[in-house]
Amino acid sequence: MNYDVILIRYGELALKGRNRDQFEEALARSVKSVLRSFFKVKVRRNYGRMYVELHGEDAYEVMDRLKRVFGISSFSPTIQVDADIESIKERALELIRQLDPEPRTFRVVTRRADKRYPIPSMEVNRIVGTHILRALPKIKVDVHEPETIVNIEIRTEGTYISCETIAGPGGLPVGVSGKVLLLLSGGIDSPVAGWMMLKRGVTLEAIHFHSYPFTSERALQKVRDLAHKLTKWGGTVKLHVVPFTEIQTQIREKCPEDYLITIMRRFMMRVSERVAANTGAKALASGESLGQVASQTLESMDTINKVISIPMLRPLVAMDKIEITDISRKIDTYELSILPYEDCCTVFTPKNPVTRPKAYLAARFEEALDVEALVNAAVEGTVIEEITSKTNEAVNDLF
Ligand SMILES: Nc1ncnc2c1ncn2[C@@H]1O[C@H](COP(=O)(O)OP(=O)(O)OP(=O)(O)O)[C@@H](O)[C@H]1O
Repeated sequence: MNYDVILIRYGELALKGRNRDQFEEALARSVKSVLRSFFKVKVRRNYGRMYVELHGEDAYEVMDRLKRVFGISSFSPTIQVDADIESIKERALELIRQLDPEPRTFRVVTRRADKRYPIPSMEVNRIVGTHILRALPKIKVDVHEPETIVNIEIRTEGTYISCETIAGPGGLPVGVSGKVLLLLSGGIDSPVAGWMMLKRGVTLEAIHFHSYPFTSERALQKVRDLAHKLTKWGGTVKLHVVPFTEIQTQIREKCPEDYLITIMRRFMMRVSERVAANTGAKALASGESLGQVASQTLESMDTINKVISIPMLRPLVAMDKIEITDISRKIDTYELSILPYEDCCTVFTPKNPVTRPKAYLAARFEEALDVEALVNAAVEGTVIEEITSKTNEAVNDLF
């Protein structure tokens, strides 16, 4: 079938006024961005609908990309037809005929946004329905749970017919919720946390603490590759790479072993808060979930958080490893995450890390360090890399 347009629905009904404008603009930006390698397509907005005019581009390739645009609730490959009832009838039949597998039941739903159209919606339903029933002897009408709905939209700008509705990823368009700085390690969890934040409409930047030569260039490349996976859902991701060796070395030399992880994390927070302020991020996000490892108890989170005032979002906090792994497979980060390269945490594992670290003790141990100078040096040495999506690479059909 040669489709003419992809009709995009985003129905967040609660959106009104300025919010709605912002939502639509951000959505249009995301749609244009994922489709930028399709030179012929045009994106058009009209009263709560968005259309991608295909002008000969392949509908299925375009739809594959749309599956990654947050804010889209569903979309339909659609044909544009002449508004007269004869052509509506014929083209609707043609469309339902080519569905594979052949539907056993259907119903016609007409929306007549153009009230000047002479035939009422119910009448259009009846005429088209009868035509399909006559032409396809095995099909039946089911108004409650049809296998296929033939959608006919009669609008001033054109008449559209579609038979398939494909679910989009939902969520909010990237960019409507402000900016968040994600602490991105090479593990399974933090890329999933980043994806969940993107789904809530944030613009994502990432920060990674790199301890060269304790951690290798390959470990850093893995983090870049993970950030790159996220760009498929969120456009460009800026990656802030923080030199962390000096901080780790000093902590190891001057602080008690059971508090190494706690103090290291407090430094990550301090540096992240400063980088967030520089880059305009209103919150940090991490891949922590409650009770997974020693550093992820409530007491530990509290002691770590005490050194910052910026909110720390933990989208995975109530999820278990199976749920998290499941998402990481779907978003295609799992295989990368399990590559066995060392992370700054893995080269820094004390035998008995404290599970319920006390903030006052951590603060006392840190007196042995020049915290301010170490943080300043790390922030100043931070290198920003722009990770952008490559437009022509194939995307898997993940959902
Ligand atoms: N080197 C790092 N750079 C940036 N963020 C980090 C780094 N190491 C840890 N983090 C952040 O701290 C969180 C908790 O780290 P921990 O090592 O306990 O990870 P985890 O539960 O294995 O998570 P992940 O799978 O994301 O590594 C991570 O999810 C990540 O957000």
